[in-house]
Amino acid sequence: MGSMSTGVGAAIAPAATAALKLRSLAGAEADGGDHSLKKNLSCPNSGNGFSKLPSMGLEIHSKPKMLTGDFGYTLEDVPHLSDFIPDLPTYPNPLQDNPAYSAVRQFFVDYDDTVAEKIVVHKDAVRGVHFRRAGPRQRVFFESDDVQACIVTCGGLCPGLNTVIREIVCGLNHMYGVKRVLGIDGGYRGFYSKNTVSLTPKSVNDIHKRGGTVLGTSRGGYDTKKIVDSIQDRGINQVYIIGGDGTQKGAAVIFEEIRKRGLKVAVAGIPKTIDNDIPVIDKSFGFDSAVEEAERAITAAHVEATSFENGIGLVKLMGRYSGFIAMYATLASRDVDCCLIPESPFILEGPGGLLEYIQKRLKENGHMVIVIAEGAGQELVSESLRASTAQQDASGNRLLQDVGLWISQRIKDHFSKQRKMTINLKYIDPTYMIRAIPSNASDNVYCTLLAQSAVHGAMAGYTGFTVGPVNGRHAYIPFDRVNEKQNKVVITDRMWARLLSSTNQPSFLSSNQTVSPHQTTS
Ligand SMILES: Nc1ncnc2c1ncn2[C@@H]1O[C@H](COP(=O)(O)OP(=O)(O)OP(=O)(O)O)[C@@H](O)[C@H]1O
Ligand SMILES: O=P(O)(O)OC[C@H]1O[C@](O)(CO)[C@@H](O)[C@@H]1O
Ligand SMILES: [Mg+2]
Repeated sequence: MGSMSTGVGAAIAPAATAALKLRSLAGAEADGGDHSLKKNLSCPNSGNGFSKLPSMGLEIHSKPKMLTGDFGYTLEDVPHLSDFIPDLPTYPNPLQDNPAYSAVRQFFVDYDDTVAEKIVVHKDAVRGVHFRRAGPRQRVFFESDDVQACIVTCGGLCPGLNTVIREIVCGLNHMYGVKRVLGIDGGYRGFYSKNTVSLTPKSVNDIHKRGGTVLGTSRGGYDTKKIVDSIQDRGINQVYIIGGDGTQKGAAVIFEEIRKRGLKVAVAGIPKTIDNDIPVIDKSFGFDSAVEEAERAITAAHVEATSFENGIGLVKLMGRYSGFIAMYATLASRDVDCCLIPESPFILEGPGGLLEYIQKRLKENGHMVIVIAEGAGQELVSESLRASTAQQDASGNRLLQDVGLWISQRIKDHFSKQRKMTINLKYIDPTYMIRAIPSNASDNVYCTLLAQSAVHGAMAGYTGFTVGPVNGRHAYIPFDRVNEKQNKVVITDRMWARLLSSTNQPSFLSSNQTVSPHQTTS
């Protein structure tokens, strides 16, 4: 296809190309480009990226694949099938003959293209961490007819799950001519306890208009051996795993087991969570849709609160460990007087406490709207109810106390005891409504890009990666990086300051509580 660029390095300036030519461990020829090792790059963990116990010749858990370059450049690369399977054949990418893409000038991603983790940098700063850019490669590691893909959805629901499923099926079929895609029924446990379902562009055609996941989902039931046995027995060679932080941890273990068995199976993770608690990526799919729905609940709370004397509208939103939904819905609405999230401790009683603030606000305004994330104030509830904090769901996530009901009661008790002010409190708990809806327009587009990036990565032989946008550009991120911590609202960040200035709520931090001064700003 004449209009498609085939030259390696065509997208970047020659000087930069010279400095950045990388040879990825054993996977150097992954896209058929010119991958000569330049002396200004070094691979701290040389070899194939996996460490060996020298005396026994045993392999242990694979090390991160790091490459370093000039001026403090680091590439945190993702594994490639050729890292542990020698002499894999490659094939021309079928997209080069696809009329839909023929007009794109630089369609194939240059082997050396990487995405910077930080884009706001001081002029003297080192170049920092980069991830491999997502997208189609010139050469692929699977022949279309040989691909047997599968898709699984795990964890809680999230708007957009069906769109991702649809776009993986259609992406594989329309872009790469892959006809065999299996749906795994009901999450990880479905690999070994249920029949699979065949997915075709026709069978998934309309599913993006529905909430939920057509494949079903579950918590718990994770069994590495049984899952990988099932992958092997069914002849599956591309596994697309859609799920949140727990799911991505499970995906990393599946990848390790597959690598250990030396199977030619690409494992691609697509991060899903309305809580937005997955690090590195800009935002998780479905988050915008969930925030939009949450805002509707806040509007209802505001209408109720303003219609009664001393009306209080209280809305509880999802957010187990991270308060992003509560923060963004509050910022979007502008009707909220107080937003409480897990990251920002608060006190109820006494000077500087929530009850004092409510009283002040009602005196000033005659009404008030409070948004509380489900994970906020959990210590207060457990202490007051003397309830155990040890209960867990099937996946090992902590089961929360109902802070919304608890705080409603505490507010009512306070004002009835005080007898100075009669309040009208309306409690709205939209819980599952914000995640059971279909995705909105922008999430639909986002889901399409995620699905296509995952497909391009797997076809190109990359494995053990999560896909996602980093500063707006889609990248392949090693599982370790998304699994090492949870994304949280940084209360020393500008976004939280914006929220405080919109609600006018106190910080609720007593003078002896401090917050870490360092943090990124947004
Ligand atoms: N550390 C882990 N190792 C292997 N598997 C895990 C791990 N944590 C969770 N899983 C499995 O991943 C699946 C989903 O996990 P979980 O229920 O925590 O949801 P999630 O993916 O975090 O999504 P969300 O929290 O957004 O609903 C479950 O089947 C669970 O057993
Ligand atoms: O009731 P379930 O399905 O376990 O899910 C509840 C949890 O799932 C999430 O929606 C994350 O997917 C959290 O916000 C919430 O705490
Ligand atoms: Mg989770």
